[in-house]
Amino acid sequence: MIISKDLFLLGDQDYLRLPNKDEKRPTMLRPAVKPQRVDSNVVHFPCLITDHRPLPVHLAFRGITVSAGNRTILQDVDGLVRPGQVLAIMGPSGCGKTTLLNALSGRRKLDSGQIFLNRDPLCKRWKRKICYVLQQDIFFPALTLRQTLEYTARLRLPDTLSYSQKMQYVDHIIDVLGLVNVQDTIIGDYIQRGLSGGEKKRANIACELLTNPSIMLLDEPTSGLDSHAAHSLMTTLKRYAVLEGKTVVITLHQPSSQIFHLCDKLLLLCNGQTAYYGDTCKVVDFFSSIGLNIMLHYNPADFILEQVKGPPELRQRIINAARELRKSKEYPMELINHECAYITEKYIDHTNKILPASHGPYPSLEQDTLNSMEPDVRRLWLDTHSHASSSVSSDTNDSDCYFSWPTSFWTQFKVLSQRNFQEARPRMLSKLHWVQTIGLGLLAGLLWFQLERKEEALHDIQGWMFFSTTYWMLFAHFGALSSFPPEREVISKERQSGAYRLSAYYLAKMVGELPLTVTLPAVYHFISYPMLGFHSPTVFIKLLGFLLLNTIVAQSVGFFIGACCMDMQLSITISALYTLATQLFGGYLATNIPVWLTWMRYLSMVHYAYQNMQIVEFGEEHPIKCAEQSKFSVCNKSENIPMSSILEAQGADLPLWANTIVLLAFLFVFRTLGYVVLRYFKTPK
Ligand SMILES: Nc1ncnc2c1ncn2[C@@H]1O[C@H](COP(=O)(O)OP(=O)(O)OP(=O)(O)O)[C@@H](O)[C@H]1O
Repeated sequence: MIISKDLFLLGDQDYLRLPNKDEKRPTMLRPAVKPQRVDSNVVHFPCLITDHRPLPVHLAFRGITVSAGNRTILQDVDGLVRPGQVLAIMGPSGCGKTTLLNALSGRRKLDSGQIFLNRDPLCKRWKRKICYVLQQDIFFPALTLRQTLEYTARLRLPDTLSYSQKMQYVDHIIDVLGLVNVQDTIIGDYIQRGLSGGEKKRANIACELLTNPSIMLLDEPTSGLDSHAAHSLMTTLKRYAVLEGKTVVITLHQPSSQIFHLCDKLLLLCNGQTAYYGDTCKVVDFFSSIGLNIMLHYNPADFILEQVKGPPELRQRIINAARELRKSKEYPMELINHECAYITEKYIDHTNKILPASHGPYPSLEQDTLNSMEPDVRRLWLDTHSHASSSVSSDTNDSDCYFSWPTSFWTQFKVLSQRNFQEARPRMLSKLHWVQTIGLGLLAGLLWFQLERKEEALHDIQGWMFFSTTYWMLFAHFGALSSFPPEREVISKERQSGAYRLSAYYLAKMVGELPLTVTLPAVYHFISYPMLGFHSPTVFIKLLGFLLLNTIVAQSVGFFIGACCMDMQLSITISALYTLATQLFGGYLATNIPVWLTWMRYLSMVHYAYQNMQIVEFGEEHPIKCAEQSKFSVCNKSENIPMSSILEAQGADLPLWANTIVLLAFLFVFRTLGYVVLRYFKTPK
């Protein structure tokens, strides 16, 4: 893969070369790749790509029609872009540019129309090879740019590459995109400032460039950039397309004339219909042919946009003329002839090698012919041939396409666990949370300080237990609930690009956050329980175990509700209802529950943890002494209140092991349900 640094930084005459795969990287702590002058005016990406060089891709789409409800957003839109070309999609705001990109990337269902990549209809395998740079820059705000790129490289570059090769690649991308000075800056968000808008945009492109895609779809990559940066970026993309044989589709809002002329092909949209499709350099002639002449020195991009924003009659005239243009000889055959598989017609790659025409939609070639092909062309042929579907429809049925993940389950799990830990740590173990936990631990300890083990203090001991279980239940539950929505967008983006398995992500989330989930309740327990009256290390450990188990169960329920509800308000309402009911039926606030409502107790997770804590605390070793006027009948014949009598008074009947099994079942069921919801009901759109 070849790319020049000055593609991104105009005027910079320094060229870079990455060391070969075999060259050792001196240290992994800092980018070790220092710019070196080389004879060539190009920069080589690590040779890692040579074995996995992606195929050049022809993208053709015909008769694309998309609607939302009763409204037609796109109507009969055609286009073709070859390797090495940049297709610009332009049009007024709301004309359907983003919708078209979504359709081309397979994220938006078509009402009708066909999309072909080489000879294949768009399918899951292709969808995941398409790099789509979204209009919004979606990242984890707390991670630095470098961390973000490193995790992306580790997840999306194949396992056949070593860690150091992947890091070399990251170094180089950072360097090429001129992001060296900000690589340790956090991405940031509206609360915590980090990268600037332009830097975020470049970071977004860098993440996608890492995978060396064949086809890039970019939604308004120049928006928010100053004119120099916008031009620099477009020059980069153009040269990247030409040198690497990449297929680039880009939406532009109001480009300068310089940027406009960097695009080979133009698709102009007007109210979701094609107002022009063809060579960019011929658009002015097209408008002249229908009597719309551009003024001297006027930016053609501004001119054509003004025309398609004109009165309805004018717009219709342009659309009609664009329809007529489809009948001209110059209109690509691939977009006219349904049977024409353009790859068999002729293929011109970026090195201008021509593959001879063949007959029929999927002809087989002689071995000699295959051998005589350029390696790129042969691979393209073999690849598309082997995957040719028996149908030429662009039905996006995924089952007929094979897709393999870039990395193994284990790699994904490992990297995602680390990322999850790193991303969640500042959120879950913030200074505020430490202060809150230590403060609350001390407060609880002081309130229930050195309670004597007698009946008069029984209610207070139970109060500490119930307060501890419910507080950490609420903390973990609402923490999990609020961690999902900000994360959902990033995960959705990554899942759509086929970066990793959902199962790896889900398991990593559970495992990566586990140490963070249990840290604060453990600290609280270490502070408050000894203040309450430490009488046995075994009891101390067992109580801690049930407190933590209860916290993890509550987190699972939070994950599940967070996964089900896109609407934060709704998930808070459901959670508030559930957690309050859980407390009411926990066994402390209400002991005389009406018979017809007793079943509710079995849905309360706090109930089980609270019961188990009592079983442990009031066991045989350190009994509770009866009061002089005891409410327990057993005190008539005994000095101490047995644990069974304390539990009986609350109507609790399950032994320790049964309570534990129910808690574990809660954990398993809600975690599994959370996965099922994400897997089958909340697939990224
Ligand atoms: N899911 C949807 N439901 C209803 N309307 C939609 C939906 N998606 C898009 N639209 C509408 O379709 C039209 C085209 O939207 P799109 O985002 O593609 O426009 P655009 O050309 O990219 O606009 P901009 O340049 O402002 O980003 C808009 O009017 C939008 O409101």
